[in-house]
Amino acid sequence: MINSAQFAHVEAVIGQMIRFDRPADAVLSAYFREHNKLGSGDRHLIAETAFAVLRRLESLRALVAPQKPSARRLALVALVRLRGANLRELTAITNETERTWLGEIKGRTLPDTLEVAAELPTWVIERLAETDPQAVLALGRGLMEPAPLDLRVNTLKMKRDEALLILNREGFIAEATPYSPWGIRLQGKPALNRHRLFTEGVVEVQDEGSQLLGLLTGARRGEMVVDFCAGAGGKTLLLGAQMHSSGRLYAFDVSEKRLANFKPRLARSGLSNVHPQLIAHENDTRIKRLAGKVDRVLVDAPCSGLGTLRRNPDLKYRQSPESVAELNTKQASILAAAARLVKTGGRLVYATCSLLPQENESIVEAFLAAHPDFAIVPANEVLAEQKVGLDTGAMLQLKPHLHNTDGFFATVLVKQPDTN
Ligand SMILES: C[S@@+](CC[C@H](N)C(=O)[O-])C[C@H]1O[C@@H](n2cnc3c(N)ncnc32)[C@H](O)[C@@H]1O
Repeated sequence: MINSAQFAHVEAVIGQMIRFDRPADAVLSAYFREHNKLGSGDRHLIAETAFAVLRRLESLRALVAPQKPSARRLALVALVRLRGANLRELTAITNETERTWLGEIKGRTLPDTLEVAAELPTWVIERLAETDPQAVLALGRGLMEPAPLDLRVNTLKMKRDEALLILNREGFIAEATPYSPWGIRLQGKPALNRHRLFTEGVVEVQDEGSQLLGLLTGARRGEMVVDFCAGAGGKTLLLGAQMHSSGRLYAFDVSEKRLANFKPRLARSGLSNVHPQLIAHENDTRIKRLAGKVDRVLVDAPCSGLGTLRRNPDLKYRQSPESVAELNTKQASILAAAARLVKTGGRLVYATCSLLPQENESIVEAFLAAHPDFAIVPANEVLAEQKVGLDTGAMLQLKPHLHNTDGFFATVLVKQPDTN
């Protein structure tokens, strides 16, 4: 099941993760860099166990209570309750007192609360759009499922059908994604970073939901387009391909590190129309010269990331009502700054990977109240025009349990002619 050396690693990693002062995946990569002799089997076991603890932390804390939820106790209870370990298998890593305690925990009933059943903290449940407990539960369960591995085909280099054929011929189990015309869903989590389709820029790893945000932006050949919060450029690459590498595509971000991570991806993609630009903040004077000139602006805003809990279960503990309130101020300010760039008739897309109306509809509603020259273009109509059979209403709302994508929100806005 698990030996004492492996358990010591699990305990150490969980101990660092539950401080919630760094992203869990950053904790894990740093730990593996420090312990570079660990084999792939050990790494897999450590990662799986630590992430299982984060995913089921509400239940595990409830089981451990009234004792303090130390890393050791959480790891032991996870082995017993989540991985079905029997006490004999844990002899080498526990003392007798712990085994007696675990024996009692094994049969303990979980408290009947929505927090435990949905594995979501109270503050998140209180802020979701879902108010019916069954709906919260369905969402919470969806967020506990593993995320599929989705790819986007760079159609400047290859058609999706051809990429599918290559992957399936080589033994991958790959199928077209249901909504995105460029998406491929792979079964399992095969490592692809040395595969020629990846190294030659034919495919990029990208959740299908992210790809749909590109569809809503709808960039075209020859246009002037801005990806305002480009980060490591996942969506920039998609927009560049939509533009057939023509026109001008600006990729702004305030993070030098993220833009640096974009560089190799950009090189692989073969795009020649992209201009990455580090900005100090959303009102940076370098942006001003683009005011009123841009055809399409995508604002993939910094957000709580709660829509990505399948991949980042720690976010529900790293975010808080206070951090979300701070993000709201930023989101509103970025959207207002981005709007200044849009030309009359141009499109502004506001998107997040959050599930909270406070970061989504509320931001758009406040923006519209202050900017009567912008109007909503219904997202369902934009998608229907592009033959995507997905109707979540005028604002796009993707949910893991309904769409098998990360949770995403997006609104398409158009700048109307000045009537003054
Ligand atoms: C959701 S992420 C973007 C992900 C990216 N679009 C992608 O597809 O990979 C949000 C990004 O906004 C950036 N950001 C934060 N504040 C910003 C600001 N004031 N102006 C522009 N970008 C900002 C962050 O550095 C982060 O990279």
